[in-house]
Amino acid sequence: MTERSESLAFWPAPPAPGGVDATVTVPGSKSLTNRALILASLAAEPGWLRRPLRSRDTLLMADGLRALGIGIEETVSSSATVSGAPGLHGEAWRVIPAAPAGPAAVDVGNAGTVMRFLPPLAALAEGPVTFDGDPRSHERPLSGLIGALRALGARIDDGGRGALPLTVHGTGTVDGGPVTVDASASSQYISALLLSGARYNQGVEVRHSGGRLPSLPHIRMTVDLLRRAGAQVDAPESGGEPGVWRVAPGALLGRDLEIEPDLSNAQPFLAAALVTGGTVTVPGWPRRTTQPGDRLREIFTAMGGTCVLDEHGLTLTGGGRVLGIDADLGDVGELAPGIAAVAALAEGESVLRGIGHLRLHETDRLAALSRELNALGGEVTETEDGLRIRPRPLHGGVFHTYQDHRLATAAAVLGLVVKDILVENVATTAKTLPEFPELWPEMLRGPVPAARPVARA
Ligand SMILES: O=C(O)C1=C[C@@H](OP(=O)(O)O)[C@@H](O)[C@H](O)C1
Ligand SMILES: C=C(OP(=O)(O)O)C(=O)O
Repeated sequence: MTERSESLAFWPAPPAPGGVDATVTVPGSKSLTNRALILASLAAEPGWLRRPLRSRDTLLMADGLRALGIGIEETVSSSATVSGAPGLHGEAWRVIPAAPAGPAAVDVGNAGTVMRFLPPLAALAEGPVTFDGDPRSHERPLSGLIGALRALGARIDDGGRGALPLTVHGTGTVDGGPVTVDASASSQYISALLLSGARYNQGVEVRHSGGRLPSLPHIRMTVDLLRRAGAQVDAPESGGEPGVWRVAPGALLGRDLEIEPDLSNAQPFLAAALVTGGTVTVPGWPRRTTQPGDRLREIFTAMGGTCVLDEHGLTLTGGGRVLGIDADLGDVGELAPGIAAVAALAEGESVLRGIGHLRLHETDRLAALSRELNALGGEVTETEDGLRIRPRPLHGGVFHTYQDHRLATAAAVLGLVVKDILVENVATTAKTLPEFPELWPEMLRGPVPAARPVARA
């Protein structure tokens, strides 16, 4: 866990007056936006991202790419273009690729996607590119990726740390070819190498060797977007060798991509329906998607909700009972903090497995969740690869968030039904959902009542 700061503001989590009844429009996916930005930057022609997520993680990615000379323009409509720093407005980003070039300095914040997806692209730049970020970024795993990039021909100076800060000394090209990496600490190593691999001289063949690979849907998302950009990719799920991914060398197409809503960020809103016995609809929920958040339909159904996916989007209705769950969340680790919050409010015990790698996320999520839930009267123990949660009557208090957006949203879910929860630093939700502190009370206000006809005299 990173240092707690008592000086950060405390947000009184609003209690639910009863079953929530709301439609919540969730902004675009972080994982899709940051992959689409990388692929569009490496393309042979300009491309568009429609409804991109604008949050700390994606603005850092856009700024990092701009520092390397890539054009990313904020558009207010498809005909009018506003250049310059992106704000939280506008409907699309137009990406104008350029040969990446240093010298440049990239701030990765605490974004796994930026600290892992950008160095392989920077290896294609001519000139040095330095990477640094929040103190926690120095602790997050990177050594496997650094080793793999070196094996593919990149020169990287990391001062022997195997972590940030580091400098990539690019020469304009990367040999590429076969490489073996232990990606059990983060699936993002594999995604990172594949995303830039088409532009390496020999393409790339990435072989995972090591413990269990987490977050497989995120690797499938990478493969899917690469194929949509015209890359030739062999992957285990399409008949390839298990644990091996190949991207052939070649040009990428500039695409016009509509970014799906972030289904993992939909989680707290759906959880609100579940724990209050209400109903929440998330419009635009895709029928088919590679996002891991789609697993919420199955997980929250097992925990007592009813899910309907139709032309209105995904509607979750709570049944008045919240059930414990025994689940392997290794594929969908980013959902675990929100599931833990619901599990703490359930009727029976839950065991969340396959998520040991969460110790290396924005904070040590297993330690943070058990510590904070226990401080409110819960009974949560860490297992080797997850959490065991025995629901107990919870009481109010401060929920520390350790600069982790998903801890803040998990605390807000608790606050719906546990009085007097104070969420430390709710602004940390800006990592992927800056609108959270406004969207949450808006959800609680429910549907806007239909205007009453004005009585005639
Ligand atoms: O590739 C991605 O977009 C992500 C992959 C996962 O990372 P890990 O495999 O490190 O868990 C996930 O937890 C993260 O939120 C986003
Ligand atoms: C683990 C997460 O993020 P990152 O992309 O920084 O790894 C997350 O969003 O839950």
